[in-house]
Amino acid sequence: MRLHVADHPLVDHKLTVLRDKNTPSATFRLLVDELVTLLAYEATRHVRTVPHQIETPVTTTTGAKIADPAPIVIPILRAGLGMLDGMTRLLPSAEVGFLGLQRDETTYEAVTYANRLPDDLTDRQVFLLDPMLATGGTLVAAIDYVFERGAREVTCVCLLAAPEGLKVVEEAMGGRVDVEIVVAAVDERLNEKRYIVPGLGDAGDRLYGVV
Ligand SMILES: O=P(O)(O)OC[C@H]1O[C@H](OP(=O)(O)OP(=O)(O)O)[C@H](O)[C@@H]1O
Ligand SMILES: O=c1cc[nH]c(=O)[nH]1
Ligand SMILES: [Mg+2]
Repeated sequence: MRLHVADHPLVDHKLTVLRDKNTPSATFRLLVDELVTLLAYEATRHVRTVPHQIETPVTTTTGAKIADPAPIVIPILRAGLGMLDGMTRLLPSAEVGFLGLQRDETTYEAVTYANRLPDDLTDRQVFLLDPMLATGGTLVAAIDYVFERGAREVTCVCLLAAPEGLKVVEEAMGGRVDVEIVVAAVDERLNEKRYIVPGLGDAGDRLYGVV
């Protein structure tokens, strides 16, 4: 597993406002969108391209275009949905699938409640979106799911990760090099309720309200 931690003053600034418990939902949504756009630049560094010939007004030249089959972007509902627009803004030709996973707050196991994805992901480059990597259970379930369906490589875009969760994903992936995690920051630890500390609270609730 490869790990890329963003190291940029704009990311730090936006993350600080995002963490603030007094930041209202509307601002929170806007900041998530902006942060994802910054992370998407790094996350797409290895997007597959093929040579593509064009004519400029001056000459013929060979550039690059995103290879087929198009990458597939999968937000993990609910909170991952807040990251979708920021990602597809940089990758407009991507297809979009949806996975609904909810962490049981007593066992901390991830439960799948929705799946709107192609059965066959053979050779697809997958981008999984989820702001929080806490125990890692949700992300491991999602990564396993797309690899079982044939995905070629998986890039996970997260805002915050806990060291404990990163270790769980690393161990579950058993040294695979076709998994990358791009994250805005790695926080200190998990608390007794398996929330990320200092964290930002429940990302889904802060985006969409408590349900
Ligand atoms: O690493 P884990 O311990 O598995 O926890 C992380 C998961 O918890 C949150 O989702 P949640 O279950 O709260 O669902 P929601 O997005 O609908 O709020 C978050 O968005 C991740 O999907
Ligand atoms: O800190 C956390 C942990 C899990 N899910 C969240 O939304 N936040
Ligand atoms: Mg939640």
